[in-house]
Parts: sequence; structure tokens; C-alpha cells
Amino acid sequence: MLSNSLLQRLASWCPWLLRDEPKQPVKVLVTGAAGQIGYAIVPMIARGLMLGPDQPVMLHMLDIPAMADALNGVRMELVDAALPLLRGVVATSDEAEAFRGVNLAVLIGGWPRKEGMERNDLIAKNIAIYKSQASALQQHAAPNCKVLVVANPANTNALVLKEFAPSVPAKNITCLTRLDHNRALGQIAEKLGVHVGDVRNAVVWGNHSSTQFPDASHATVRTEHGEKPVRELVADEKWLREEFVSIVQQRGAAVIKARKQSSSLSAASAACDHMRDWILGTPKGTWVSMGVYSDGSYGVPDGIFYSFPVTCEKGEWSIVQGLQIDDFARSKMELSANELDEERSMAYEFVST
Ligand SMILES: NC(=O)c1ccc[n+]([C@@H]2O[C@H](COP(=O)([O-])OP(=O)(O)OC[C@H]3O[C@@H](n4cnc5c(N)ncnc54)[C@H](O)[C@@H]3O)[C@@H](O)[C@H]2O)c1
Ligand SMILES: O=C(O)C[C@H](O)C(=O)O
Repeated sequence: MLSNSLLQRLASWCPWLLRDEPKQPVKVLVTGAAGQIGYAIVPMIARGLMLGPDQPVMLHMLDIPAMADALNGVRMELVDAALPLLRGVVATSDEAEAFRGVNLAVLIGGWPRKEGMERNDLIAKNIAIYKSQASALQQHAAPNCKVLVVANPANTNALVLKEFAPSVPAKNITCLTRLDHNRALGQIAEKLGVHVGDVRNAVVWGNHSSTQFPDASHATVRTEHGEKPVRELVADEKWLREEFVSIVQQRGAAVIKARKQSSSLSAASAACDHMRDWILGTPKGTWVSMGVYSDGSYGVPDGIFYSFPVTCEKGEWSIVQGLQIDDFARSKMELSANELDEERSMAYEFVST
């Protein structure tokens, strides 16, 4: 046996001798990779923002045949960026090849809305993609592959994916409402003039749509006098119930109006946050919002993907239980559940015709 002091000296002379076994690359699929969010997210993943600075990745990128040249351009840029964590790139328009052996799948492929549209106006265009990719997922992905659906309508696309990939556990399919969650934190930070990193535990309930309910009533801010409720610091119930809710609900539309295209850097960043927290765990005492298959918690009907507050540990999410829900919150939460119920009926009509 080597003594501790000898081990320390060895480590200082030749650190590679005592290094842990190198981590195996994780295969991450990004669909719609030639699009706006795709272009923003692939360097984030390859720089370790999703899985950590010591986790090598293999990127699988899928887009439609008409985007093959653009996708190849993205592949060329990834090579040119000389990213040490990136251990290989597959750029393809073949679903089977794209899904083969992937451990994580970030499904962005689909059409974005334009000014004046609601996100569920995209059902007719995008739902068929998720029916088709469901079979590729269950046939070709690695067992226990974890999936994040970003393309809109995100909750209902996730539901179609689940329905048409019955061998994939429902807990492995989620949809992105972290962007709304981050927007809620950002609005609270701006209102109070505090750092966004000190704000936590907002909740976005429901659909990633304009019926979502951004709820600041459990959120807190870290101050020099300890953790303080946002409600107490804002001291303006009208702002919390009206302006705050409406700004977050309408933020996607406001970005489209300003940029003439939908949000991409914030969406890519939120998708990295979602996957990182799911895989590596949420910080102690902090929850985040994720669209997950409802288990009936808080009286939300099952059979829909609904955004809940969750904590994550060892690669599993669980819904935070026991938060007080007042009548105002209850009515907002029901409105969004009802919309998801309607979207489900519309989606089933499209996929069965
Ligand atoms: N959930 C969220 O928070 C959130 C946030 C922002 C955007 N979105 C949604 O994400 C989606 C992508 O947005 P974007 O701005 O990157 O759009 P984009 O048009 O720039 O890119 C979408 C890409 O998907 C590709 N695509 C279309 N069909 C495909 C298929 N069958 N397989 C693989 N790729 C396919 C397109 O060719 C295109 O390159 C949209 O539906 C948008 O509404 C969701
Ligand atoms: O609003 C959109 O259509 C894009 C995206 O869902 C967003 O929230 O920015």
C-alpha cells in the first residue's frame, strides 16, 4: 500500500497517473439541428454546459433532407471550433441513424410560430413529426434514453411521442417549460433589482402557452438577512397576479415581435439547464419547472404533460409536493389543464387521419 504522502507526491509529479478512468462519451441527439435553436445549442452541449466540463459527448444532429447542406455547415463549424469534449459528430437526415444508441435526445425539429400565431396553431404542422420520431426513439435509442421536447406545442408533442413510443417509460419523456421558469426568475430579479442567481423557486404551472400560470407565491430571494419571500419583498399583490403573469405568458410573443423570429439563445440555454438539472440534480432546496406526464398531483388530471415544480436526483425527477394552492392559483392551473385537454383532442384527430 502506498502511504498518503507518497500518493500526494506522485499526484503532483504525474497527475495523469492517479486520474479517474476517463468518462465514456454520452451520445446526445439534437433534432432540427440546422435551425436557430439547434445552431445555438450544439456548441453549448459540446462545451460542457449541459453535462458538465468533464463529460465528453458525441453529437448526433438530425434535420430534414432540404437542410442537409446547412447541417453539414454546422458540422464543419463544430470541427473548426476544436472543442476538446466533442468526440464525434453524426449529421444526418435519416431518423434511424440519428436516434441510434443515443442516451439523451433534445427534440427541437419542427416549425416555429410567426407573429400573431398561438403555439397550438402549430399542431397540424408539427404533431406528425413526433408520431414518426416516436418509432425511431423506441427502435433505435439506448435503453433509458431521456428525452426533452422543445418544439411547439411542446407539451402536446411530448404526449404524442409518449403515445407512439409505448415501450419508453413516461418518466423519460419531458417537455421544456424551463424557459418560462427562467423568464419568471428574470422578471422578479428586474422588479426587485436583485441578481437573478439569488432568486429561486418560482413555479410555472401548465402548458407552454399563453395559459401557463407563472406563480411567484413560493419564490424566495437570498439576501444578507437570509432567504426572504418574493411576495413580501415585492409587496404588490396586483403586480404579482397581473403584470408579472402576463409578461411571462406573453414573453415568447414579445420576442417574436422584436426579433421577427422566435427566441433561440434563451431557449437553447433553458434546454441545457433542463437537461443538466435532470441528469446532475437540482441544487439543495431549489426546485425548477419541467413539463412531465401528470400523475394527478395538485389535482391536475392525468393523461397530459403539465409543467410542475420538480426536484431531480440521480437522474430522476419528482414533483414537489405540499405547496399551498389558493383559489386564484387553482383557477389559473385549471385553465391551462383544460387547454391541454383540448390540444390532446386536436392532436389525436390529426394523428388518426
Ligand atoms: N418550448 C420552448 O420553450 C420553445 C422555445 C423556443 C422555440 N420553441 C420551438 O422550437 C422549435 C424550433 O424553433 P427554431 O427557432 O429552432 O426553428 P427553426 O425553423 O429555426 O428550426 C427548426 C428546424 O427543424 C427542422 N425540422 C423540421 N422538420 C423536421 C424533422 N421532421 N426532423 C428534424 N428536423 C426537422 C427544420 O428544417 C429547421 O432546421 C419551434 O417549434 C419553436 O416554436 C420552443
Ligand atoms: O413563443 C414561441 O412561439 C417560441 C417559444 O415557445 C418561446 O416561448 O419563446
